Amino acid sequence: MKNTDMIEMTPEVQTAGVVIPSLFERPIFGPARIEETEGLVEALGVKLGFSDAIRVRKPNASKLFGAGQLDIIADKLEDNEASLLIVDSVLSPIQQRNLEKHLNVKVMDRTGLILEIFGVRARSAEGRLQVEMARQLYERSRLVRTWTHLERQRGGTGFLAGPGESQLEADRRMLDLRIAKLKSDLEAVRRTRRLQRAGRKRRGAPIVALAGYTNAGKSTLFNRLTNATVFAADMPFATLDPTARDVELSSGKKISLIDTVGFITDLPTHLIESFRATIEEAIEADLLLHVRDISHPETDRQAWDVEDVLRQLEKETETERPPVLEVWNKADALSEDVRGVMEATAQNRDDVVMTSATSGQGVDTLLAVIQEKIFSTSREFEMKLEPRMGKARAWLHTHCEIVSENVDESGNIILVAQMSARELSHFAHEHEDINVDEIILSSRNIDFES
Ligand SMILES: Nc1nc2c(ncn2[C@@H]2O[C@H](COP(=O)(O)OP(=O)(O)OP(=O)(O)O)[C@@H](O)[C@H]2O)c(=O)[nH]1
Ligand SMILES: [Mg+2]
Repeated sequence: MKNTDMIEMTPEVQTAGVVIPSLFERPIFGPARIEETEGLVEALGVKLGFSDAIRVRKPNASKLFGAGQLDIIADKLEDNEASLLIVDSVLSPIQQRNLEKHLNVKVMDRTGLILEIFGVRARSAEGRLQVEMARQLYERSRLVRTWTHLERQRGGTGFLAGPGESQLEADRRMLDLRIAKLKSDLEAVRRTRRLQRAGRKRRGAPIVALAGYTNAGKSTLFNRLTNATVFAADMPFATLDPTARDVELSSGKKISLIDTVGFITDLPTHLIESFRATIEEAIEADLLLHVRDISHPETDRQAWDVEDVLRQLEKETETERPPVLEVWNKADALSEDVRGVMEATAQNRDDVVMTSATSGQGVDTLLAVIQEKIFSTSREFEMKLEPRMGKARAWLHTHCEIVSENVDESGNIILVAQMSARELSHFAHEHEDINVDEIILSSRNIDFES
């Protein structure tokens, strides 16, 4: 079946028109949202013909827009010689098809658009696999019984219709097979990532992940902190694949810093599901830097949307997020007055650091706070493991730095492991048959070895 006709089209697409519908009585979208959508279109590599925010009071089930609105859109498409219409909202498969027929152009909704950009951006084998999976899931969710499917039903109509499998069911089955294969391939990717993480942990370098809304400056900050040159650009989804580099703090201790894919409002759930291996880097870190573009007019809404994705991830992976440090980036882009107010707020909070990744302002403070957050919380735990606790012992060896290990006269293992509070609670969570308080003999503050 044809599953990526959006993709096949893209090279021919010259100009796109964009409409941003605000549904019901919601306030019409302002310049910030329009600019974001325009950025997405630019990221797709097509020319922007026009972009309009329009109010849709009563969404039309078959075409979303009313007849008058459709006439206006048709005119604009024609004036701009556009061959693609992007509707920055959710379209049902039927609405999409009807709009395409009515307007005689290719039509894409927000999810389709974001998937498409990810497709263009994916470079690594892993990235491509993740995008492919997201796309198949998207297609699967959009398989509906439409006239095409009825027409293609095998053996005509009536109860003598042959094997009884409609084209729709055949399509579904094919997609399901493909999705199952991709799932297992991606599971392999996740395993590899888990091993890499465990490796990094064994080396003793705590993991600090940069996460946040797309275009907030994560990669720019990453480059500044690591002297790396990962791709950073004024466009959404510049980064798809996570990159890790060691950073030496002023104390000589090392952390492993990870740059990750950015989030966006209404990030398609299929993408979250597919990019799980990548996004998991953030939730599995020892410290999460939530990088925010504090100069953005909708910075608070962006922060909420990031929060949403994190909450969803926590639920799905049954993992609690690590401590979060908010990085209020792009401080240089604020007016002096606002900057003063923000700075005062940041100084009063121990979970906020203000930076400018481009000028370097605040970066030393950030490093100092990272140092404090991470290295003051790791402790050495001396534990007594009974012989039956082999699984717990294996877990500790995989996840923690083991300082020493001995066997006492009764065959119990006396083990000293370095753990953060977070790892300890993770350990307790994974081993509910063990009373962690009982097996801990002693604990003391330590320093990580670099
Ligand atoms: N003025 C200003 N611009 C910045 C700052 N940090 C980053 N930028 C700019 O913001 C844009 C996006 O930066 P990136 O580092 O690519 O952002 P990102 O968060 O990695 O974005 P994605 O990978 O797309 O999620 C680039 O044009 C940067 O030059 C800053 O502190 N001040
Ligand atoms: Mg980036």
